[in-house]
Amino acid sequence: MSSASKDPKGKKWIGFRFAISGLIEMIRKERNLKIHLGASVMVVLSGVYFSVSAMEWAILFLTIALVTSLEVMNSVVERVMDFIHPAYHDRVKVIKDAAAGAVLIAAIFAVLIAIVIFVPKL
Ligand SMILES: Nc1ncnc2c1ncn2[C@@H]1O[C@H](COP(=O)(O)OP(=O)(O)OP(=O)(O)O)[C@@H](O)[C@H]1O
Repeated sequence: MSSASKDPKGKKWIGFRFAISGLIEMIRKERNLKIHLGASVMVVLSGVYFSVSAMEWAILFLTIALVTSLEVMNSVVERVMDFIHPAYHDRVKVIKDAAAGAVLIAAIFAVLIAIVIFVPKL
């Protein structure tokens, strides 16, 4: 029996630590992710200030998770492409632009959700 199967809980915690260290690396190096996290903090503070309902919190948390995780994946796509093809290439452009487009879609709808939730409370 391997040490991993003897200690499945310990293995899970090691995986969790890798995930956290990946996130810390992304937060340190990716300016756009810092901007999204800053906006997320503002949204949470606004939610507290305006005493949003449980359903509104659920929608806001889902939106924050969607935008920030898509931003992380966008950065991953950029790094993978830079690693496998550092030189300029039209296909790299299409791939990177599409990944950025996914973030843009989520960010546009995040703004719409913020308007729907917060504007009536002003
Ligand atoms: N190797 C490449 N070949 C073709 N186009 C590229 C290449 N590298 C970057 N680009 C173009 O530059 C844009 C920005 O890519 P870059 O990897 O520099 O990301 P960035 O500066 O972190 O920007 P952001 O995170 O805001 O998308 C891409 O969306 C793409 O249009």
